[in-house]
Amino acid sequence: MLQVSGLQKRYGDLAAVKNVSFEVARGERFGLLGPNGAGKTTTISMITGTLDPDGGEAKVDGETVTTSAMGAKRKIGYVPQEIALYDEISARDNLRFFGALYGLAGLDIARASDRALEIAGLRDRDKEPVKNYSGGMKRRLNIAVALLHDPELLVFDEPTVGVDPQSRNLIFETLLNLADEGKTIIYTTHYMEEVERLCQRAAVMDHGEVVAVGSMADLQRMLGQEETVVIDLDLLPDGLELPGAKNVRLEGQTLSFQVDDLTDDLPHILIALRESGARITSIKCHSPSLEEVFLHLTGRSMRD
Ligand SMILES: Nc1ncnc2c1ncn2[C@@H]1O[C@H](COP(=O)(O)OP(=O)(O)OP(=O)(O)O)[C@@H](O)[C@H]1O
Repeated sequence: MLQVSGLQKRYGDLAAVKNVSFEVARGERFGLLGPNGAGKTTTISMITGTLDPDGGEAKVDGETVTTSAMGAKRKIGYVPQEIALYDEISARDNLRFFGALYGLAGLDIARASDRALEIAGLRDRDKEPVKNYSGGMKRRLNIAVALLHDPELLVFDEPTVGVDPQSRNLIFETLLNLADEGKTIIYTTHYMEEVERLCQRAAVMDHGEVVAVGSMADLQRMLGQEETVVIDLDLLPDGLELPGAKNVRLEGQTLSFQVDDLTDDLPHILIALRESGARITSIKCHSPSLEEVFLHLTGRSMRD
């Protein structure tokens, strides 16, 4: 559904996007993950035809996207980071206005609006002025606008920023329902847990580059370790020699590391900790998270 090859964009001296390539299959839920300033919005703008690249290209369903390529743009529904709605008029009038921009009118726009409002869970509040809406409802209406022309590829740029947990869940449900209908979804965020929850594959971006791309399991495998162990201590050890532990980090009273095999390695590590004088208050074990994958790939935490 989407082929991105060698996309590049410069702003003066800054290479905001450097040679970015990835592909997204029809019907896939794909995450574009990276910290603020990584180049996600710039990449998305080139994919959705709001910005022309300096190099490379994006193809949607075989058609090259440019700012003037209407054919490709008709297949894309873009939900921008900023809410783009008219506050004084109702949800339905907003949809009528944006529908007209897509060339929809009369019965077509009524039907398309009904459907979009239903999907966004706003059918019963459609006559109210948007200024009465909560932040989460505005976000959902922003999504409804992008659905009007029934696009095949939906591109979301950080749609949960400033949204309460209930609305966030509703947005996730909406996205999953759209995916069930066969839509292809690109979801941009700097929240790892959202990608883990929503996406089947993801590209991890940092400093304008894709540093990794693959399924959640592929990305986790890049760490090469099976399990992460996090141990809280109330007495810190004198020296830290932990047999079999990798990527050992001590932050405050919390020790974290990875092991290849929990059953083989952990008993030796616990004995070593006891002998070093450490006192353990809690132990947690889990498979690698995307946060750890990002740390491994870039040497820094996503929230730095
Ligand atoms: N119009 C512009 N002019 C100059 N620099 C820009 C412009 N747009 C983006 N940048 C810079 O390009 C880099 C990538 O920005 P971009 O918005 O694509 O990142 P992002 O990953 O989407 O981050 P965020 O989550 O904060 O939106 C940043 O350093 C940003 O300051």
